[in-house]
Amino acid sequence: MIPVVKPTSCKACIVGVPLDIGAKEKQGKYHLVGKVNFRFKDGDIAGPNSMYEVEQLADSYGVSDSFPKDFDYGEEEPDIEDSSASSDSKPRILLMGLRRSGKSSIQKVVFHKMSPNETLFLESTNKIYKDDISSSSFVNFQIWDFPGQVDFLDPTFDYEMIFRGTGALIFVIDAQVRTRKNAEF
Ligand SMILES: Nc1nc2c(ncn2[C@@H]2O[C@H](COP(=O)(O)OP(=O)(O)OP(=O)(O)O)[C@@H](O)[C@H]2O)c(=O)[nH]1
Repeated sequence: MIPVVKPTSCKACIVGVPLDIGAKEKQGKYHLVGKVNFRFKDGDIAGPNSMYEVEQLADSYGVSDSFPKDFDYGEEEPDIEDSSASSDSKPRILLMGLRRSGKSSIQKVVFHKMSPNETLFLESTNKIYKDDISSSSFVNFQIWDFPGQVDFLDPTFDYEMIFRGTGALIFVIDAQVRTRKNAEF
């Protein structure tokens, strides 16, 4: 779990150590992780609280400045470390639909064995939640649970980053909502 913070000193910084990087080989060097270059500050010793500068490659959709502001991809995003090469190349399934239609419930019940009753207490999703599903070498993919209030027509919506590499999109509809007018927005 590597939360992303954005101090003013660099474009984006990642706190924590990308799992696939050895501690010794990286000081002052660039290391390619997914589509992002991580540059370790001189003299910095790798550790759980180390800070690393991140440079976005010219042709990549990197960690910083790529997502709509409303998605709040900031400090608490727990799965942003999914930019590791292995996660990035995993097949991706998108869960989309109106607010309170049941997206997170499906994800929790199907993939995390949550009891359906417990979903009553799920809070509304306010940013894209990325979940690695890798129970075996055959079952190995990512689920992106979207907030219901995403405005797909917003010019800042980075549809290319989101849909590029997507294997499937599940659009969840609440069968009890008879018209869109009655749906909770
Ligand atoms: N009756 C019924 N309620 C459900 C079902 N699935 C989900 N719910 C309830 O619907 C509510 C919203 O579910 P969520 O899974 O949070 O919906 P969501 O689409 O992720 O919502 P947002 O994050 O706001 O977009 C919760 O109180 C769930 O318990 C279902 O199949 N039947």
